[in-house]
Amino acid sequence: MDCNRLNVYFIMGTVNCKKDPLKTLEEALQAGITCFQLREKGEGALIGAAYEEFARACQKMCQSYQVPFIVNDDVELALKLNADGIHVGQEDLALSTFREQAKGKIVGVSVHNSREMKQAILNGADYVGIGPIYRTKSKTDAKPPAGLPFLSAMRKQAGNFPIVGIGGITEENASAVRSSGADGVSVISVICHSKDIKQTVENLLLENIN
Ligand SMILES: Nc1nc(C(F)(F)F)ncc1COP(=O)(O)OP(=O)(O)O
Ligand SMILES: [Mg+2]
Repeated sequence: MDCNRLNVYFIMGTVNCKKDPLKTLEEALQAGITCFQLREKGEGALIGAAYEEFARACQKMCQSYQVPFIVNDDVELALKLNADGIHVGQEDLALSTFREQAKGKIVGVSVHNSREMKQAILNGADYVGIGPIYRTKSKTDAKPPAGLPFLSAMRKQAGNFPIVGIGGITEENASAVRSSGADGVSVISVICHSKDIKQTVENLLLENIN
């Protein structure tokens, strides 16, 4: 996977948005997010036909901006929609169980220590999500913040394997996450709650990537 794709990796579900989620996604795509993950979970999340319809609408929008459409957790839906990728955590379906069916798709894995990262790479992950770097409000069952030194240590072990930082990342701390070894930053609230999504994404983007 081209690690530049991880530059600004927007993650969103309907429960994260104050305004119309599709309008939020459109504005984020227009502003230049480089990857999108549909993470529809939590109190009030869409289910069934409404969930699939929303997922298809997000996928269509990403396609029109040539931005990868990644589905969180739901391998079955990702395969059904022929999504560009799937993201799984340690409690989700193990990558080894679906890597065959997901040939050609981007697969990301959340990791919290070097053993998990090693295993993800061995299992054929295309990138790993490392965090939460800072305290996050977007994930009720998040682990305690791991911090930048942890991220740097994981970068040392990973060589140039694609790594995206996640958890409490804002316009203010994004560059510190990058300089600690992340190829990109993954965000939810900073975009979902932004009054000026265009400006927010621009502030997050690492410009002049080769
Ligand atoms: N969804 C995620 N996306 C990333 C990404 F790398 F894409 F930034 N990293 C980490 C997570 C967290 O994944 P997980 O631990 O399964 O929890 P949840 O399913 O609640 O998100
Ligand atoms: Mg998960």
